[in-house]
Amino acid sequence: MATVTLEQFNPANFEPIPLPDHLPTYELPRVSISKLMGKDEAETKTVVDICARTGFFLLNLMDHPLGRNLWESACKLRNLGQHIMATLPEEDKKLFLQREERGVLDRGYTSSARDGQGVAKFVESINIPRDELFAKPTPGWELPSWLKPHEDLFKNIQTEAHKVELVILAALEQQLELKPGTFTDTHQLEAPTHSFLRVLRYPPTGDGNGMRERPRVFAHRDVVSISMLFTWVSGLQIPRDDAVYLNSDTPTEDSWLWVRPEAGHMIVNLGDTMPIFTNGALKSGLHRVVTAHGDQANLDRVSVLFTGRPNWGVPMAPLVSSKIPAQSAEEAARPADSCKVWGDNVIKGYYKDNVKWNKAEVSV
Ligand SMILES: O=C(O)CCC(=O)C(=O)O
Ligand SMILES: [Fe+2]
Repeated sequence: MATVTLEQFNPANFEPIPLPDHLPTYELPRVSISKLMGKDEAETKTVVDICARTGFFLLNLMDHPLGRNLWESACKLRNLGQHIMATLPEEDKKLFLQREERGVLDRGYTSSARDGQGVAKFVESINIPRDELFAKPTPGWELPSWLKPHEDLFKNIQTEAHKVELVILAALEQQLELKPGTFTDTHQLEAPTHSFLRVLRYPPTGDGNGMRERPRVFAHRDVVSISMLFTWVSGLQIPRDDAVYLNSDTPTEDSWLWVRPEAGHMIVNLGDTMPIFTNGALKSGLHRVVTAHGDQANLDRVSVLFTGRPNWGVPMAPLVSSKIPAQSAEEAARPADSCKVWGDNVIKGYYKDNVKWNKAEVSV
C-alpha cells in the first residue's frame, strides 16, 4: 500500500503517516492471520518465541477476510471516536461515568485535563465495555445517548476482534502444549471479563508548554491477556531488546524505540495475565506513548484498542505443561485470586502508585 504525506492525512484516509527513516524504531516481527488460523506450525512457534521475549508483534490482517473486516471496522471506529471526542462538549463526555469501583478502566470517559485549569489534554479516551454489551452484568445499564446509536457497530467490532483474540490464544495453547480450550474457553465474549474497546485521542500539543517533552501515557503493562492496537500516527514506544533498566518498569530514556504504524496490521501485545499463567515463560509487553514525532504532533492522534481478559472466575495461577516452569510445592499450595479480584487490585495499585495516566494528571 502506498504511504501518504502529512497533508493527505484526513478522515477518509487510513494510510498511516510514515516515520522519518532516521528515527530509532523497533522493527516488530510480522505474523500472518491466515497462517495462524490455519494453525501453521512455524507461524504459531514464531508467536510464542516473540511472546517469550518482548510480547509485541505486528499481525497482518490483510490475508484473510476476518482480518480485512476488522481493519475496516477499526478505521471506521477511529473516525467515529475522533469526531465524537473532538466535537462533544466536555460536560457531556463526563456523563459517561466509570464504574463505581473506581480503578476498573473498562467503562467510561477519561481525560487527563484538570477541570478549570485550561490546560491542554495529554489524552482522553472512551472505554466501551464488552461486558455490558454482551454479558450485561449490570441490569438496566445503557450506553450514553451519544454512543447508543452506535451500539450495533460496537458489538459487531468487538465480536470480530474477539475472533482474532481466540486465534492468538489458540496459537499460544498449541505451542505451550496446553489442552485446546485452556485459554479459548476462559476468554469468552459473553462472560463477564472487564474486557473493553477503547478509543484514545491525543490532541495536538501546541508549542512551548512543556507538553511535548512529557510522555502522554507513562510506561506500563496492560492488565489484560491480549491487547490489539490500531494506530495511524507515531507515538507508541517500546524498549529496545538491549534496554538498560533503572528498575523493571523504567528503562533509561535512550532505551525507548518508536513503533512504526502499518496499514492493514494491528499491533498485538500480551498483558499481565500471561506471565502468571505461564509462570514467567511469556512476557507482558512494556510500552508508553509520547507526543507524535515532529509535525505529526499537530495532528489528532487517535488509537483504537481492543482487549481480551479472562472470565472473572479464572484462578490467576500457573498452568501445568512441559513448556511451563513448574511451581514449587509451597507456591502451588498458595490460594490463587480470581481474575476479577486480581485485576481490580492491580488497577487500584496503578492509581495508588501514581503510574500510567495518573502521572499525566488524570482527573476521572
Ligand atoms: O494509544 C496507544 O497507542 C496505546 C494506548 C495504551 O497503551 C493503553 O491504552 O493501554
Ligand atoms: Fe497500554
